[in-house]
Amino acid sequence: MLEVFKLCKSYKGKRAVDEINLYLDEGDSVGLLGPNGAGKSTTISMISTLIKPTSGDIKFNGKSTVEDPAALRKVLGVVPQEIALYEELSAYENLKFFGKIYKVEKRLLEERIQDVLELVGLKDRQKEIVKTFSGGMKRRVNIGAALLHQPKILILDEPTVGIDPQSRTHILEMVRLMNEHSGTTVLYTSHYMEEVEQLCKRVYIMDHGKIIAAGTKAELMSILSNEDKIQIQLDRPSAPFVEAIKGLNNIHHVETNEETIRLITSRGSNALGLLVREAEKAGAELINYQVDTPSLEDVFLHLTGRTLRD
Ligand SMILES: Nc1ncnc2c1ncn2[C@@H]1O[C@H](COP(=O)(O)OP(=O)(O)OP(=O)(O)O)[C@@H](O)[C@H]1O
Repeated sequence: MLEVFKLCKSYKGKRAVDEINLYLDEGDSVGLLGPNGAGKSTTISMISTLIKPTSGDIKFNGKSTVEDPAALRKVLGVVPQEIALYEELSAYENLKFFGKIYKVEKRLLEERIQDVLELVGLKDRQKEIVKTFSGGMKRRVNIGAALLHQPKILILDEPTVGIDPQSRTHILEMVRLMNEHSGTTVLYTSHYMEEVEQLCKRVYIMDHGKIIAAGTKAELMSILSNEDKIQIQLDRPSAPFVEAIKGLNNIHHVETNEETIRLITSRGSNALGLLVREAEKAGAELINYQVDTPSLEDVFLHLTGRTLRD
């Protein structure tokens, strides 16, 4: 349905997006995951036909959208990172305005507005002016605006950043329903791993303008199939212990958070024995040892040496 080939965007000679390839099938739910500045918004702006690529192409049903953006624009709903609403107008009036912008037929508009208000959970509040709404409610009106023309493809750029947990849950559930029940194709960017894990069948992990890994959650997790994620605690803080284990062969990553030390080890490397020995050498005792299943967050850490929020 939508294919991105060797897409690049440079600003003053610096590549914000660097030769990325990705695709969306009809009915897909795809996550674009990466830390701030990875290039997600720039990628989305190019796919949404808002900015032109420096090089590469985006094809919609086999035709270049760089040369001819009209066909894609018709079926696309885009929820940008910044909320763009008229604060002095009510939720209903805002939607009416956006319905006209999106050229929704006049005879359909009233029904669509009510359907969208129902979907975003603001039917009872539709007459209130947006200025009085919480950030999460404004965000829901913003998402509603992108849905009025019943897009086949919905692109959301970090829609849950800085909003209350109730609105966040509502938005995630709404996007899931649109994908699973209405067959809307979804491209969802986030730096919250758990959202992408929850919503998306496939994930692209982006860092420094490049796609560094892609696949289903199971495929991405298999990158760590030979590793264990371990949490330990000592009976006292010990910097020499932490330094010593950082130098060990089978230990790939060590981070400390107050009393807890987290590390990633090669599977089957008898980490427990090693750690007990190193603790003894440092004059400390291991009081807690827990092996966890690695998460997508750990895949990111493994690939980049950083966490998503670094
Ligand atoms: N208009 C612009 N002019 C110059 N540099 C830009 C412009 N837009 C983005 N960049 C740079 O491109 C890089 C990627 O930015 P982008 O906003 O796409 O990242 P992101 O992954 O969406 O991060 P965030 O979640 O913070 O928006 C950053 O280094 C950013 O500073």
